[in-house]
Amino acid sequence: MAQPDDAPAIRPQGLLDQSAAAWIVLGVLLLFTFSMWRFFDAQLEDRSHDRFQHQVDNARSALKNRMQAYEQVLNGTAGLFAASTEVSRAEFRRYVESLELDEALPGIQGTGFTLMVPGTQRPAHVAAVRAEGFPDYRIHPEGERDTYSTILYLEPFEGRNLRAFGYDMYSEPIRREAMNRARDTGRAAVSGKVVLVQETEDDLQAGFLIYLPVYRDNDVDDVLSRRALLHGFVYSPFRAHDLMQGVFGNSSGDTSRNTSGTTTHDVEIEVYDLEADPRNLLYSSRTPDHTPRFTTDRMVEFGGRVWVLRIGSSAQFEQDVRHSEPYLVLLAGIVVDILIFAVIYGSIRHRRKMRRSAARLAESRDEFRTLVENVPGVVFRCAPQPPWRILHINKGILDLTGEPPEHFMGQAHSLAEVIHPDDRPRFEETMMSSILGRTPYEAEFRVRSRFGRIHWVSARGQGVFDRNGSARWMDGVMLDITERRAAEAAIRQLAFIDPLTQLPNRRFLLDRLRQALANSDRTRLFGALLFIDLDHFKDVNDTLGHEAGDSVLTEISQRLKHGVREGDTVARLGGDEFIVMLENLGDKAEDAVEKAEAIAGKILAELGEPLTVGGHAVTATPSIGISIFCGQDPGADELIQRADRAMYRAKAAGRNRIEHHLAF
Ligand SMILES: Nc1nc2c(ncn2[C@@H]2O[C@H](COP(=O)(O)OP(=O)(O)OP(=O)(O)O)[C@@H](O)[C@H]2O)c(=O)[nH]1
Repeated sequence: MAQPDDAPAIRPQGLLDQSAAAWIVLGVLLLFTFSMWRFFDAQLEDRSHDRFQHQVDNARSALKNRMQAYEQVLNGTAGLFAASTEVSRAEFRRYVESLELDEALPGIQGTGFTLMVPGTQRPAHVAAVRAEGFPDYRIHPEGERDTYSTILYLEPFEGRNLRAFGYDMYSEPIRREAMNRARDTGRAAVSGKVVLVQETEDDLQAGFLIYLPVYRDNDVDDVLSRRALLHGFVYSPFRAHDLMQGVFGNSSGDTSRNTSGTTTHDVEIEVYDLEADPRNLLYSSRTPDHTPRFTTDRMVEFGGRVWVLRIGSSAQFEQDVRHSEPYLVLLAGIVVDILIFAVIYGSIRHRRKMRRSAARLAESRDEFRTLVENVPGVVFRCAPQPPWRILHINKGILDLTGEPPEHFMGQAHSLAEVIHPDDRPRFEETMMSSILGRTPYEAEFRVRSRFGRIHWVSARGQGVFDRNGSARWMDGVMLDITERRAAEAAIRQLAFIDPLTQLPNRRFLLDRLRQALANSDRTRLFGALLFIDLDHFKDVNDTLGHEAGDSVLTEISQRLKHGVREGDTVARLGGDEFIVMLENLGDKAEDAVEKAEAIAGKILAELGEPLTVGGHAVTATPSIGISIFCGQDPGADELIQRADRAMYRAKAAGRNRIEHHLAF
């Protein structure tokens, strides 16, 4: 059946492109997600770094402030000596105690005064101090030197500090360098890294000292006068670790703020003298095995000395600033990206499936169309009412009608037009009955071609109905059964017609007779059988030959047919035996007998007329036996036998005569 080819074509390249587009979208989304993650991460990293820098600044300020505070203490102590160069040990102690340094500035090891003693005055000086109540006093280390400095006062004068009493700091190069610097500048000077004499084997720490010069006269304007008038130094020794702990707090566990306000758990601090060399390390709060994420070096200049603060972020700090938001953004982003990708990819796959299905459908439709076109016969679909307008029809109709399918689908012809007019009512009745009963239909009818040929067709099919039960159309297949019909007719002919005379044979007669008996039973009208046997027919065969005998039989048949009415039956039982069946002979037996006799008489007369066969005149008189019937009894076979017996009686009585079956 011809239909427009509207099936969508598959474009594999296009689908491939769409798949690639989905992957590209995923790539772009992932790129965007990673960018967002990096952006947030960088933002938080900056904030963390700012916070770290803030802590670094705090630490540096704290150290600087603390050192300035110590300088202030020394300035005050130096002022004590400026007021009176003869400061007694008791005055010094009272003064230092009044400062309450333990409370105000924890970490200071002590506050002291070291007196410069020329080598020549050493014995007198030692004697004077011993006389003061320190009989073991001596300047140490021992040795002859031009100038000594001796720690005369050191408060608190107890514990470790007692070990420093009498110590000549000037004899030690690092201290001497700071002392000379303080002496020449008149300002506080911080020493390099030393080990304080207070140190014991226990808890050995690096140390340093701050010196502030004390002159015998306040009028010291230049280096020479300062050197000439130097009296001694007020100073403070520091155990570096203890001091820094006071400034920075205990970074390993103390999460509170220290006295300087630094949040000590955020940073780890190393303090170096001059440069970041392990040999110069003054202090370290570094945690072993921890590599800080942020590190920075800061210089602190104080008392003519530069310290390097190497500050790193602590593990605690890094723990605090570790934010999960960027990772959540990353994770959520990836999930959303994958979801979007899944939706796009799924949609593409779905479209691909749909296209494949459509292609398969189109393919199978084409195959079906080919199948329908190639089916022997006519496949059609028509409107469900006369004149059965054709909706679809295959090319088989061309063979039947000589018209191409287009003429039918273009509505130039309807189905009714090609059906033989005699068959149309039967066809329409069949179709309407199928529609009403919603049952399959089957009809045989004749179709006329445009060339006048008649084809017998068998149509089978059924209607297609909508939800309301109304027929939408009728589908069907027509097969050309012309040959079958002819074959059937031939078979029927052979089965029921005597081939020589073309009269119904015995089987046909029996069928007709039974039908007649049934009719008679219903109508109660009489009928009769005339059993006719030709007299001495054998002689014809014997004298003129079998063919001549056939001709005689044929001629006799014609005469018999002409001798009866249209509705009466003339049959040949075989040989030279014939039966004439008469119906509707009235409702009285006498009348029926009379009429049967009249017809038998007429036959007797007609057959008695000579006929010419092969130039020979032949006379074939008959002997006729009559049996009358009304209703089913006694049955077809018995009726024939009765007529036969009557016929034999006619033979016996001399032939060429009529006899009745005696009993009725
Ligand atoms: N030519 C021809 N002869 C046939 C045919 N069928 C039967 N016969 C012959 O018809 C003859 C019938 O003979 P019967 O009816 O027995 O005897 P009859 O000679 O007619 O004599 P009666 O019937 O006693 O008067 C036989 O010789 C058959 O061979 C046929 O189809 N054609």
